[in-house]
Amino acid sequence: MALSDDEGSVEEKEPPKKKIGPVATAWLTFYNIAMTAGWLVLAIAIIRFYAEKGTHKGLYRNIQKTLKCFQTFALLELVHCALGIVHTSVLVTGVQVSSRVFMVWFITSSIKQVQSEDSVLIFLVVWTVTEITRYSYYTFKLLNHLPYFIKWARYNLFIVLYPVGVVGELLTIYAALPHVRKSAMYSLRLPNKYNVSFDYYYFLIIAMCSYIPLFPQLYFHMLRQRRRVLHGEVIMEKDD
Ligand SMILES: CCCCCCCCCCCCC/C=C/C(=O)SCCNC(=O)CCNC(=O)[C@H](O)C(C)(C)COP(=O)(O)OP(=O)(O)OC[C@H]1O[C@@H](n2cnc3c(N)ncnc32)[C@H](O)[C@@H]1OP(=O)(O)O
Repeated sequence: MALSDDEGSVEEKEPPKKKIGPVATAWLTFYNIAMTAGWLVLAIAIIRFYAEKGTHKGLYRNIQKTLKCFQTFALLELVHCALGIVHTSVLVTGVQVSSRVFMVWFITSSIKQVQSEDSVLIFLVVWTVTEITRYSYYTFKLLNHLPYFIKWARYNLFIVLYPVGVVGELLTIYAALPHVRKSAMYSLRLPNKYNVSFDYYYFLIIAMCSYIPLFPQLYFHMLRQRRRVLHGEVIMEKDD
């Protein structure tokens, strides 16, 4: 499966972008400020927990309400793309956001035995750094006061953080597998009145395998955005 913005031919002139109205700008500014604040609250909670307890065991339980809240709100980004108030692909955003929401609700919050894994700490820290940078970038850009170091961080940190985050996520799903198999959670076995069977264990294996084709596309998308924003290359991308 190829995510559809994946064209990447370099042209001389960027086509003019549709300007968004004042209501959309006000909403996006509010949204990005709220999301920056939410992820900052998470960062502070992680640092405080670690400073007080000296371990990450119990951290997830402590922060999960805030994490669920702000990561779930990110589904609004799909609405933003669909309405055309942000110039980005619904498909690329959809894969990114839904995989995160899935990690939070259907893996880490559902399977308590994995919550103390080191891999959970890895993706939590990586997501937090990424999102503080990303939402503050959008906020300052909308306010027309974008400090260069935030722009630099937005389009450089992902080079390392994206693969590290993915490793954290994959290790967490892997650690969840034996618990899912044992409990048969979210699975539907035959016979049942719907005559349908679903095995969450195999679903998770397929989800892990789907990172192989999907992640490189997200990563190369970000590398193209980096070339466009930091080096001024104009990259024509096919619309969804
Ligand atoms: C259902 C089960 C599924 C399971 C299986 C799934 C498999 C999935 C495989 C992949 C898994 C990925 C997992 C993710 C892990 C991590 O996140 S690890 C942590 C590191 N992560 C990152 O660094 C994330 C990088 N990715 C992103 O930033 C985005 O998610 C993105 C969608 C890829 C970004 O793309 P895009 O929005 O196109 O780039 P930008 O350059 O930021 O923005 C483009 C233009 O749009 C404007 N814009 C976007 N959002 C906003 C906003 N909220 N407010 C205002 N404006 C916005 C932005 O300013 C740009 O505008 P222009 O420059 O004017 O074009």
